[in-house]
Amino acid sequence: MTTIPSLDLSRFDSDPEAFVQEMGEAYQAWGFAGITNHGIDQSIIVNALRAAEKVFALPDETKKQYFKDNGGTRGYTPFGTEVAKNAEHVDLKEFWHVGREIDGEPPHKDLTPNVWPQEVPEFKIAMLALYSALDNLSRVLLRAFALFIGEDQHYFDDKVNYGNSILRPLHYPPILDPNLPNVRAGAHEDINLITLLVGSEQEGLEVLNKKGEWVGISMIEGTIICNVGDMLQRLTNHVLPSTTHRVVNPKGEAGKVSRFSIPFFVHPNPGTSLDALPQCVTEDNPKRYPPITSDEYLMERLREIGLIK
Ligand SMILES: O=C(O)CCC(=O)C(=O)O
Ligand SMILES: [Fe+2]
Repeated sequence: MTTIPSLDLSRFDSDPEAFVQEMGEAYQAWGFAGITNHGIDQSIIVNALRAAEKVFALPDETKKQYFKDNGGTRGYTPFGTEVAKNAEHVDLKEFWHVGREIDGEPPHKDLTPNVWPQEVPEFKIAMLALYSALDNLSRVLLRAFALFIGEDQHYFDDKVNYGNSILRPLHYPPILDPNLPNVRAGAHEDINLITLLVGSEQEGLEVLNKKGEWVGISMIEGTIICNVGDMLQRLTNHVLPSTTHRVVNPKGEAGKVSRFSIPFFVHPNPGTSLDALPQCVTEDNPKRYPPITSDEYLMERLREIGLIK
């Protein structure tokens, strides 16, 4: 196989056992797959993308009003803030973080209020619609992952319902200066349980395969990319691996335009144990890490990428 596998999610209904097996094998080999027939209407994705483009097109001074001293957890983060672990350069990107909306009193302190741009009122509506669609899709995918690792299909249900999952519309500006490094987002692994990625209409995302080669991922309209993050890797003692990926500048004219994409990072509820599941620890795959909770782990990782001090 020369690029990441594609999984038809409608088969989880029609032939669940075969689907779970295929899915598990795909993720063991790649850590990434394209999900088709996921049930999310393309208009929800397009509306979110168009609203994000409008927000990033606002003047810098306007956007910076929405850059809060909150470790970037909600609202806008300008260029040059985030650095991939061990990278030499800051990433060439700006982004906006949207969190879970709760009616009434939030169940824990991480669920802070969202920050919305006054200038583009449709941004809030479009982002909340996409947040809710991806949150629901992530529950379905986690049911299949749970079955693959030998748990009840509802294993994750009460571990992600109040998680501080984050929707991150991202803008990588055109690269016009030939002296700038060719990497828009440095090589990294995602910290969270799983990531769903929508929207990018431009090339540039690459994953590192098992042979150590960078493989480009073409975005096909209607396909949502889903990858395993470090928290699920840790919980499964690497049975489900988290795969290194990066975003490079496409060659030629394609690099001279902006790139927009919207990842959704699925986080567990605070206090969720990421200690390896017993069935994932074997003689051939001995336990790799000491126990840790999801919030302790997140703090450790956010410090490494410069989002908190
Ligand atoms: O822009 C993309 O396509 C991927 C972004 C990404 O990997 C991330 O933000 O973690
Ligand atoms: Fe990523």
